[in-house]
Amino acid sequence: MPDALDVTPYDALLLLSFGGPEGPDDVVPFLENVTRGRGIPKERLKEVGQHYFLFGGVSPINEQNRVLLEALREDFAAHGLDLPVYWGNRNWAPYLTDTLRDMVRDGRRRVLVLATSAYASYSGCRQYRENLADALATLRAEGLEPPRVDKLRHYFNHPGFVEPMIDGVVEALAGLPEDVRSGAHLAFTTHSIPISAADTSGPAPEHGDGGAYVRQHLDVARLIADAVRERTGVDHPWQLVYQSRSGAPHIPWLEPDICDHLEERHAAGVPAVVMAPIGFVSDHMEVLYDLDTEATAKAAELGLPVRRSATVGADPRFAAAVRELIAERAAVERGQRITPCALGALGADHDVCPVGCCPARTARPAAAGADSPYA
Ligand SMILES: CC1=C(CCC(=O)O)c2cc3nc(cc4[nH]c(cc5[nH]c(cc1n2)c(C)c5CCC(=O)O)c(CCC(=O)O)c4C)C(CCC(=O)O)=C3C
Ligand SMILES: [Fe+2]
Repeated sequence: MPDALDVTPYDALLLLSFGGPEGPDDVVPFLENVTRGRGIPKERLKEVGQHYFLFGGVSPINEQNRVLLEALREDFAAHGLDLPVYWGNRNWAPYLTDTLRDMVRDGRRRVLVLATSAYASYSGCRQYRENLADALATLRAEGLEPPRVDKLRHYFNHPGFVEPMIDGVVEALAGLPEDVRSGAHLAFTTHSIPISAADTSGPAPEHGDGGAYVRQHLDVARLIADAVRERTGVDHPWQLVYQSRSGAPHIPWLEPDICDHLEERHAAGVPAVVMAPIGFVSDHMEVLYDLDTEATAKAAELGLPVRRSATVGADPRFAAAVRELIAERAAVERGQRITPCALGALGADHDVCPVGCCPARTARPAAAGADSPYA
C-alpha cells in the first residue's frame, strides 16, 4: 500500500469539459447549447453539424473523458490519493450543474476543477469559470449551499502533458515514408480564435501580440521541436498554425489555417508534414474532422505526405501530472512553499486567475478566480 497522499483541504476533483453529442438526434440541440448568444453564422452551424453527422452524430470527446476518468481513478488509487472524481460538461450531459448538485448532496465542500483545456483564453478558461458561476448560482437558487470551487492552473507546459506529445510526433515522423521523413516540417496546430481574444488572453500585463494564448502554444511547440531534434538527430523546421475557424469572415482570427499552410509548404517544395494538434487535450471532433478528414484530404489532393500525431488523451503520464498538480495546489492552499513543476521558458502559470484575465466581451460573473463573487 502506498502512503496516503494528503490533499487537504480538497475533498473532490471535478473534470470539467466541453461535452459532445452521442448520436444523430443530439447534434442540433448540442450545437444550440454551444452557440447560445455567441453570434455564429447559420451557415457555419450547418457545416459543423455535417462534420458530426459524418461520424454518426457522435463526438469522440465524451468517450475520451470516460477513459480519462478511469485513468485518473486508477492513478489516484495506485498512489494513495483518496479523492472522489466527478465529471460535468458545459454543453452536454452530464451537465455541470447536475454534477455540482450531486457533489453538494454527497457533502463535497472544497472542489478542485480540472478543465480539458490546457491553455489560457476566454474559450478555454474564463468561459468555464462563467459556467461554474452559473452552476453555483443555480444551486444557491435551489436553496443549496454552494461548495468552494478552485481551478487547477494551466498545464500546457507540464512534462506529463508535453512528453506524450513528443512521443506522438516522433511516432508520426516514423510513420512517414522514409524518403521524405528527414525533410518533413512540423505543423503545430491549435484552435483559431479571434485575434482580439488572443490579444487579451492571460493576465492584463501580458495582453497584446497574441497574448498568453499564442505565447503558451509557441513555448510548447518549441519544447516539442527541440526534444524531437534530440531524439531523431534531425532539425525539422516548424510553425504554429491554426484550425477550426468560425465566426463572421470580416472578423480577423489567428492565421494561417492548416490547409493554407499545407498548400504553401507544398508549393515551397517541402516533401512532408506532421500535423501535431497541441491545442487539444484529446481527439475532439476538431481533430477527427478538421485534421484527419479535411486537412488530410487537402494533402492527398496536393500529393503531400502527412501524418497526424496523437493527442495526450488518457496517457498515464497525464493522469500522474493531474495528481501532481492537485498535490501542489493543496500544499499551496495549506500555506506551504513548493516549487511548481513546469518545462519551457514561461514557468508555471498562476494558480488563481487575476482580475482582468481573459476578459469576456460582456462582463459576467466568473467563479474560481480573483474576481469570483463566491468564497
Ligand atoms: C480555444 C477553443 C477550444 C480549445 C479549448 C477547449 O478545449 O475548451 C475549443 C474547444 C472545443 N470546441 C468545440 C466545439 C465547438 N466550438 C465552437 C465554436 C468556437 N470554439 C472556439 C474556441 C475554442 N474551442 C471559439 C472562439 C468558437 C467561436 C464561438 C465562440 O466564441 O464560442 C463550435 C460552434 C461551431 C463552430 O463555430 O465551429 C463548436 C461546435 C469542442 C467540442 C468538439 C467535439 O465535439 O469533440 C471543443 C473541445
Ligand atoms: Fe470550440
